[in-house]
Amino acid sequence: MDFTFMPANEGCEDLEKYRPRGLHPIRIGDTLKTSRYTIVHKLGFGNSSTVWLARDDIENRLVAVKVLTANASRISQEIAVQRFLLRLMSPGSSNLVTKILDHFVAKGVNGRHLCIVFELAGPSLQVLLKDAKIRPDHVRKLSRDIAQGVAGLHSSAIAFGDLSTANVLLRFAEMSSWELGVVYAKLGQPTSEPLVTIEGKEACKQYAPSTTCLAIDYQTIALDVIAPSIRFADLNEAVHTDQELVGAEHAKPSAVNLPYGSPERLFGISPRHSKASDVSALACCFFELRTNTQLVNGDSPSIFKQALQILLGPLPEQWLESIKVMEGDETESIIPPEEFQYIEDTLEARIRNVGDWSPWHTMSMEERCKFVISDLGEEYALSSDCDLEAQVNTGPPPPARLSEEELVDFYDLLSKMLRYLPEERITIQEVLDHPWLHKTYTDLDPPADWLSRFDWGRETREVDYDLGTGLDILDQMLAEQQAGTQDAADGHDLDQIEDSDSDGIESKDDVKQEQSYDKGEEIYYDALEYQDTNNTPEEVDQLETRKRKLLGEHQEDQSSARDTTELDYVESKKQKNCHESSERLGSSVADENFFVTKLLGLPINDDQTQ
Ligand SMILES: Nc1ncnc2c1ncn2[C@@H]1O[C@H](COP(=O)(O)OP(=O)(O)OP(=O)(O)O)[C@@H](O)[C@H]1O
Repeated sequence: MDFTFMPANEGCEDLEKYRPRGLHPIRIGDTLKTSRYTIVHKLGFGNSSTVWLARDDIENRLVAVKVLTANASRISQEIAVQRFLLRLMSPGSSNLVTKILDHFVAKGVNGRHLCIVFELAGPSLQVLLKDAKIRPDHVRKLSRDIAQGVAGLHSSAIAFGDLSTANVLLRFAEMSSWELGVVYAKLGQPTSEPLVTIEGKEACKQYAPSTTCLAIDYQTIALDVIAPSIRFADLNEAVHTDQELVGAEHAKPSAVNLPYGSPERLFGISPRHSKASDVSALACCFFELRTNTQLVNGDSPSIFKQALQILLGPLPEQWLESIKVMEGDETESIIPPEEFQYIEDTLEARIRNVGDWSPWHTMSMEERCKFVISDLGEEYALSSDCDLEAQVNTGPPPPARLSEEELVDFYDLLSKMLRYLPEERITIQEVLDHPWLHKTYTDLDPPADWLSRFDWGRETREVDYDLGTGLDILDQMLAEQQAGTQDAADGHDLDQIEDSDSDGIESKDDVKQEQSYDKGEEIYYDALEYQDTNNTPEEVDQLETRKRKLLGEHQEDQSSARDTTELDYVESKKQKNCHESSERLGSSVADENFFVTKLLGLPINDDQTQ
């Protein structure tokens, strides 16, 4: 491509679209529709539009004005689709759609531009979830709201089509009463930068505004301006599920939004959106809302297809032939059946592991800086070319932590929403009836506002990973074990397991013992890792006293073959730093197994004493 402008900041539309039949040049303070709408700020941009926060001087309210490229203006069906949908929808579900309030055409240097005036909403969930965490009870409330909105569409025989966290917007709190000064105080002043043309392209300046305006930076605004109330945006891909198609789908099968693509659409089995494809997209939204991470990742369609198989297992037999025909010789997207035995990152494992901490989360800011400097090399890391702060402040989001009860329900729901075959997926009504959307679970995170920013620079391990807590639980389990009661097992329906003590089949007691052991082991590992990085010397002393007591109580269990005591182990741990701790986790598993085994009074296997 022949470039005209120097590339703009990330928060800015593609400047190359300022050309004949492209974007309409707009600046803050401009007015549209004979001065009715005054441009106040920039809300965002899409592939074929810029979207502006404007003041409607007739209705005396703030609105969003979407100004389409001249090319898109000729073919846009946005207004027709919304009118059609609103006629079909019940009042309850139509309330969730960002309504079109007005439309008009603006003439400019690049052509005639359709301007659509929408009810104003705030940032999309996708933008917010990059660096803000929604409190779990509100995640479930918002998930329920989204599901209710989708159910409203489905009951009117409409499939959303392009459901994603980018198309669910949150609303601003009490926005209508904001005066201009309040708008800027809450959302920040618009920032403009001059447009710079590449040498020899000066004549193209006439098609562009003299300055570019950056969109509102939702990563820096105070979160109390955002309300826990949703609106659906971009229903352009919506389809009528019973008869004729609506909107863009009418002309050609629409593109798949890969991270939210249903299996049948991703593998080309069905070209059209459906109620079932909405349900699978909704599962991806739920996962993202609860964990701040995308469920399906990749950078090409075939990687997405593989990622989906890793989650859901081998493809249905009946799909294989059609996929082979479609992909010809390049069936690289199909994972061979024999490889599934090595795959560990299944949907169940993904959900079970959402609370896993990476070494990055256990590092302080100083440790992260040291790590980045050693990783990038001192010369580059400390030079002006490198944004060290940005490097240190990025990384995987802090993990969500789900109680055992919530994990079980969350997996149950998502596994039913994410079946390969659309007819095997649960309906939106069944989604709405699922316990995950209704129950109250134990919240493992400290109390917080409904929406809070990640604190990237803090040591993010929390109190429940404290070694003392881990040992308390182990202690309690020991007591239960000694009393012959193993009912501490967590949440699984043990009554459904057949009782059988023979033929190598697990009995209920075996399963309970195993669960107890697993839980104790998990807590203990977490606690040991936590102890290395987070406890103060005084806390470590207290923990040691606590452990001495515990060990003393079970002296008779101590094997003479044991050449490392728990106290030695703590001693050795104390001497090592955080980086070593993350590397060491693998190598010291045998030691840790030994202690957990001893503490639980379980038989010691040979491989644990080596
Ligand atoms: N009603 C609204 N209130 C607030 N912000 C909005 C509103 N509508 C759109 N936006 C913002 O503008 C951005 C672009 O809007 P939209 O996705 O509708 O544009 P588009 O050109 O249709 O995009 P694409 O072609 O990529 O789908 C959105 O990501 C959102 O941040």
